[in-house]
Amino acid sequence: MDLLDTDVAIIGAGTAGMSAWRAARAHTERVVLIEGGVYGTTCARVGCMPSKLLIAAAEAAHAVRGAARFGVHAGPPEIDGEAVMRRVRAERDRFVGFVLETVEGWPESLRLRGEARFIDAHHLQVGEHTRVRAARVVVATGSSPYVPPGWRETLGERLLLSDQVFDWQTLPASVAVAGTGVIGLELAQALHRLGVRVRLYGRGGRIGPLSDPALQARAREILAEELPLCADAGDLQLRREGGEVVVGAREGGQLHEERFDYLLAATGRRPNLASLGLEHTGLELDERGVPLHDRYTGQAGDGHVFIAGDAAADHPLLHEAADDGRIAGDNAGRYPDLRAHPRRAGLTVVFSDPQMMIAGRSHAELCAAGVDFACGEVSFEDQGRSRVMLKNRGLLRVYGERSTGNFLGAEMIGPAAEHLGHLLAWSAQRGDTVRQMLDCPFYHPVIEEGLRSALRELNRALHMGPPPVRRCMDCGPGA
Ligand SMILES: Cc1cc2nc3c(=O)[nH]c(=O)nc-3n(C[C@H](O)[C@H](O)[C@H](O)COP(=O)(O)OP(=O)(O)OC[C@H]3O[C@@H](n4cnc5c(N)ncnc54)[C@H](O)[C@@H]3O)c2cc1C
Ligand SMILES: NC(=O)c1ccc[n+]([C@@H]2O[C@H](COP(=O)([O-])OP(=O)(O)OC[C@H]3O[C@@H](n4cnc5c(N)ncnc54)[C@H](O)[C@@H]3O)[C@@H](O)[C@H]2O)c1
Repeated sequence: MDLLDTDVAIIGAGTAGMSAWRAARAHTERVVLIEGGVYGTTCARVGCMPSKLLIAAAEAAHAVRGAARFGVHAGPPEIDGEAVMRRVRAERDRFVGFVLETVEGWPESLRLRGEARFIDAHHLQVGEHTRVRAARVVVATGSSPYVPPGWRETLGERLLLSDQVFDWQTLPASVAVAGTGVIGLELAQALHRLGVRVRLYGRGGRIGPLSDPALQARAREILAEELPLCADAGDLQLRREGGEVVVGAREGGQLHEERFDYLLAATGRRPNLASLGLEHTGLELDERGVPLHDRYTGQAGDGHVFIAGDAAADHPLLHEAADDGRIAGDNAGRYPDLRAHPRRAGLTVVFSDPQMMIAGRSHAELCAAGVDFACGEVSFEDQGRSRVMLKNRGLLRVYGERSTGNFLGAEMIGPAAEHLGHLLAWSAQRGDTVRQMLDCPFYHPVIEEGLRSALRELNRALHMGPPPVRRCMDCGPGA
C-alpha cells in the first residue's frame, strides 16, 4: 500500500474540484487532487456544453421551419442525424480538450487516479493501493442521474440517461422523456425539433424551475403548444416489448399507451456521496445524505472537511460549482483561519425556447421568507421587438420590496431570458431600487423595453411611481 501525506486532499476533479485545487494551492504546495472517473468535467463532457450544442442544432431546424412566416420559403428542413451528432461530439471533444490540457498540465505528483473513500476522518483509501492521510479534505464528487426503482430492470438498454445522449452516432426515431425538470425540457424540445418523435412526461404538472404560479401556468401553455406533453402523468407504467418501450400514462383517468425506441430518464440527479464512507467522518448528514455545511465557508460541520459543487446539492449549476470550489479550496488551504465569502445573486437559465430564467430571489423564496413584496409584469405577446422577430411569446414578472422600493428578483419565460436574467441578477446583487433601474437607458426597439414596462408596473404597485402610460409614444412604437 502506498502512503501519501498531504495538507489538502480534494475528491473529484470536476469544475468544483479544479477550482478548489487552485484556491488551496495559494496556501500550500501539498494539495492532491483525486479523480475516480475520467477527467474533463460533467459540464464539458455530458452537461452544459453538449446539451447546448444539441439545442443549437434544434434551433437551426426550427428557424428553417419558421422562415415561411416571414415570407422566406426554404422548404421543410432535412435533418441529417449523423451530421448533427458528429458536430455535437466534435465540439464537445474540443471543450473537453481544453479541460484536459489544464488538468493534465498540473504536476503529476499532485494528482491521484482512483475512487476515494473515507476510512476515518483523516484517511482516504484511493483505489486498492493508495492510502492518503489528509489534514483537510474537500468533497467535490458531483452528482449522477437518479433512476426510479425498477426502471433499469424493466427497460435494460432501452433506458437512456442524459450522459449517453451526446455519444449517439445518429438520432433515434422516437424517445419518451420522463421528467419535466431542466434536463427533460431542454433535451425533449431539442430532440422534437430535430425530428425525433418525442413525448415528455411529468408528475404533478410542474414544468421547469419557475416557482411563480402565473409563470408555471404560462410555461405549461406555451410548451404544450409545441411539444407532446403529459405534464401530470402520475407514476408511469413501463414495459419492454421486443426492441420497444411501451409507456403507459394516466390522463384524465384514462390510461394512454405509446411505443418508443427509448425512454430517457431525466428524473433528477443525486449527489455522489453514497459510497464515500461519510459515516466514518462523524459528520452530521441531512435526509439526502449531504453533510450539513455552511455555504459561505464550504465547511461541513465544524471541522476539517469541506464540500463543494453538485455534491453539496445547494444550487447544482456550473457557476455555483466553480464558486463553491474556490470557497472550499481557500478555506481548506487556510484552515483553521476560515473566511466567509459573500455569495452572488441567484441566476438560473433554462435553454428551452422560449427560455426561462430566475434572477435574484425567486417568488417561492420571497413567499417562504415572508417578505412583503409587490409584482409588476409584462406579457411579450405585444412587445415591439419580440413581435418583429416573431418571438412574442412569454411573461416576465418582477418583484420589489414594499418598504424600500428595492428590486428583489424576477422570473420569466420569454425571449432573450438568458440576457434579461443577467441584467436583473446584477441589479439584485447591487441592491438597486426599482427607480434606479428605470433611470437606466433603454434603447429602441429592444426586448429590454418589455422589462421597462414590467418595472414601471412594479413601481406603480409599490406606490412609488405613476401609472404606466399605455402605448407610450416617447418609448417608441410597440415598446
Ligand atoms: C445535461 C446537463 C446539462 C447541464 N446544463 C447546465 C447549464 O447549461 N448551465 C449550468 O450552469 N449547469 C448545467 N448543468 C449542471 C452542471 O453541469 C453541474 O452543476 C456542474 O458540472 C457540477 O460540477 P461538479 O464539479 O460539482 O461535478 P463534476 O464535474 O461531476 O465533478 C465531480 C467529479 O468527481 C468524481 N468523483 C465522484 N466520486 C468520486 C470518488 N469517490 N473519488 C474520486 N472521484 C470521484 C467524478 O468522476 C467527477 O469527475 C448541466 C448538467 C447536466 C447533466
Ligand atoms: N440550463 C441549466 O442550467 C441546466 C440544464 C440542465 C441541468 N441543469 C442542472 O441539473 C440539475 C438536474 O436536472 P434534472 O432535470 O435532472 O432535475 P430536476 O430536479 O430539475 O427535475 C427532475 C424532474 O423529474 C421529475 N421526476 C422525478 N421522478 C419522476 C418519475 N418517477 N416520473 C416522472 N417524473 C419524475 C421531477 O418531478 C422533476 O420535474 C438541475 O437542477 C440543474 O441545476 C441545469
